Amino acid sequence: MNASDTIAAVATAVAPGQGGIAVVRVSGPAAEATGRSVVHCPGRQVCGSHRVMYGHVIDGEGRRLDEVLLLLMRGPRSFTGEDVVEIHCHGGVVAVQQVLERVLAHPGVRRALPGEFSQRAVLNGRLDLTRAEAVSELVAARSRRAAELAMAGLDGGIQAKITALRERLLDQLTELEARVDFEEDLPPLDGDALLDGLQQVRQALLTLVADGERADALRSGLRVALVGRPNVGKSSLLNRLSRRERAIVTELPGTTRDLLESEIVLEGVPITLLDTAGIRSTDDAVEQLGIARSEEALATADVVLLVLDGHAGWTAEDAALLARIPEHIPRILVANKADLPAGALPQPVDVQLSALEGTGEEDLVQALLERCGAAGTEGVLLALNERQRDLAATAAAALGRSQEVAAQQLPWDFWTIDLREAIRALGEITGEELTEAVLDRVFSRFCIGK
Ligand SMILES: Nc1nc2c(c(=O)[nH]1)N(C=O)[C@@H](CNc1ccc(C(=O)N[C@@H](CCC(=O)O)C(=O)O)cc1)CN2
Ligand SMILES: Nc1nc2c(ncn2[C@@H]2O[C@H](COP(=O)(O)OP(=O)(O)OP(=O)(O)O)[C@@H](O)[C@H]2O)c(=O)[nH]1
Ligand SMILES: [K+]
Ligand SMILES: [Mg+2]
Repeated sequence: MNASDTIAAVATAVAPGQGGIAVVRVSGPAAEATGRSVVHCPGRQVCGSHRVMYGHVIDGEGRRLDEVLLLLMRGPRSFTGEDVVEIHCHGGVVAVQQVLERVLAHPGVRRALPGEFSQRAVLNGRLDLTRAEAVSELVAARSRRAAELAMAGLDGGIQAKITALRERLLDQLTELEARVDFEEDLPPLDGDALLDGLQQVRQALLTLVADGERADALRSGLRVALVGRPNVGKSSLLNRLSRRERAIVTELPGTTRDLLESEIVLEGVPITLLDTAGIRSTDDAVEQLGIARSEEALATADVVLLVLDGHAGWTAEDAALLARIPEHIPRILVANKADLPAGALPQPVDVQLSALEGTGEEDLVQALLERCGAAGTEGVLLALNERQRDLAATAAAALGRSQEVAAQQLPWDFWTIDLREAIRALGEITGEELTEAVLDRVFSRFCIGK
């Protein structure tokens, strides 16, 4: 990748379809010249930064391809920090591609790689890494909560927190290094205060990691499988939670034969509900295939709702199904048909409800949000992503090691090794320590044009 290249891409939605307007974005040294040569503006040829010009994109023979607006933003006052032009054209798929082709035909201009605009913004100091990642997360957000978390990152919350912790460590490193170099000339170091400080930073990092893990459910959503014996009311419950008649419900056991998905949002958390075939032994070949899928869903879901018939009570088949849920998967025992007289429930259940009448639904939603770690996350606004969490955990581990070194009364310079490692890891979160590998890891996941 060469920073002296000028890059171009369609910045608006690229999936097949039409939008009213589409934007072709160009960034780099040749951006302004490209904009001026591709777009012919009548009369007002002189135009300043952050101003809009009206004109036409013409092809090689001078034919008009589109009527557009041209926006010029001169570096460093632009998103990338370089000269940027945007051509705002009509949104038809063909028109946009023709405009992009005209732009790419200009000398020195090539197609942008995924995330390359944002990468340049980072390299030019316009954005730190956590903000760039937040932009990408905002674009990908599938729910209001996920978008909220991304905005908190975009506003610089993660950067500010990590930078503050890193600076505390840098201060301590300075103190320690001064002792290593000029032991005799300085007052003795307060080892306890230093250790205290390390412990506080370590604790703050561990909290950030845990909060980020909880927030992942909000960001990426959850797969929740409804599993149970035939006729306990799995499909009825799916329909109730989905607020529509998504699945067929009949009084015949074995009605659901295939896996059925329904996307819902519970308190801002995106959830994929999976309705499954009732599990029982059967000679029906089609039903057997459906049951095999149920068992796969049971083993791969993020949360299992084991549905039972509260009227019939707890049965040996329910116990067998409960035993089949892999240990690491959170489960919720739901006794359905609470509108009918209750049968015997020797095994305590988490929620009693009636899919028919809707009673108890709120309890189920709360239990679900709790099991997936999404309950009580309203205040968790600093949600580190996986990359950031790995690095925060690396830093916390390094601080843990320096605490051990202190406990063994080893000399100061032993502490500094781990302290430096922690500082490096935190710097990698915000991009203060940038390497090619970090850039690749972060930006390869962006979409084109971002
Ligand atoms: N048309 C368009 N809309 C967009 C973007 C864009 O690049 N183009 N953005 C891209 O993600 C976002 C907005 N981000 C931007 C960030 C900085 C500047 C910019 O030119 N900043 C200058 C001027 C600020 C000012 O005049 O006060 C600067 O910071 O110096 C522009 C867009 C969302 N909407
Ligand atoms: N009284 C009562 N009946 C219910 C309730 N929920 C479901 N039913 C009835 O139970 C029967 C089976 O419901 P389904 O939703 O098809 O059950 P299922 O678990 O999906 O059944 P299979 O797909 O065959 O495994 C239907 O007649 C429903 O109307 C409930 O809360 N109360
Ligand atoms: K049924
Ligand atoms: Mg069903």
